[in-house]
Amino acid sequence: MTASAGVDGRPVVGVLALQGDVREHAAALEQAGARAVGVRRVSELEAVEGLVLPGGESTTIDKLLRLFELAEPLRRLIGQGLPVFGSCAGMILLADRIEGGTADQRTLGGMDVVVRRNAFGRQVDSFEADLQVGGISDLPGGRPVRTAFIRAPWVEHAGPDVEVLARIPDRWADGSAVGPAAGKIVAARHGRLLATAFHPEITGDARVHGLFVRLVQASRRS
Ligand SMILES: NC(=O)CC[C@H](N)C(=O)O
Repeated sequence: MTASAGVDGRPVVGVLALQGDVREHAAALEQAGARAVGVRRVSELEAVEGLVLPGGESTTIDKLLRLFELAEPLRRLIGQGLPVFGSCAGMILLADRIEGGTADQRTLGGMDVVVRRNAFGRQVDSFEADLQVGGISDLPGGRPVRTAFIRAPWVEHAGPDVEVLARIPDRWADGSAVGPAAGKIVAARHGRLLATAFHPEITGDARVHGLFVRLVQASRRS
């Protein structure tokens, strides 16, 4: 199988299947018009046109990537322009630098961002919110995206080539003040890398996956 093996024209998008909610991502990708395949080996990685890094525990995924000898090939493919979408722990893996990581934790890197792990803290460690997401909610007829945050990171700092797609608002929908998370970046794109601090795969809205599938299709042509 080659990288252009989309027999029916659909882009072939892999979901890293080492840990996390692989099935939900695969379903959202299919809904968004891609052919989704699980990726556990280098041969499978080399056959995809784009890759999703699901949420889970970034320290565990980091260890498994090294154990399965996928870390180096994946770093190389990211360097060569493979489109990758990282959600939550996946966002941590795409960050060039992290805060709050364990001593031996490594990332794949590629996005010029500093990401803080477990940033929302104990009080609000899991919550859902409707967010304005660039490239989605600003389209004609676009609505906010229902997002789920689970012990999520945020982007502490983004470099000049990073496009900010979503921030936490100043107030929640009920009017209460957000506090220290207000204004923090929770979705961003840097070239062909897309990252969200939230999980878009569990709220039944495939538009973030749609944004990624369009990125994969655009990379095919260039
Ligand atoms: N839902 C998630 O992916 C949580 C991420 C997790 N807190 C980590 O640091 O990896």
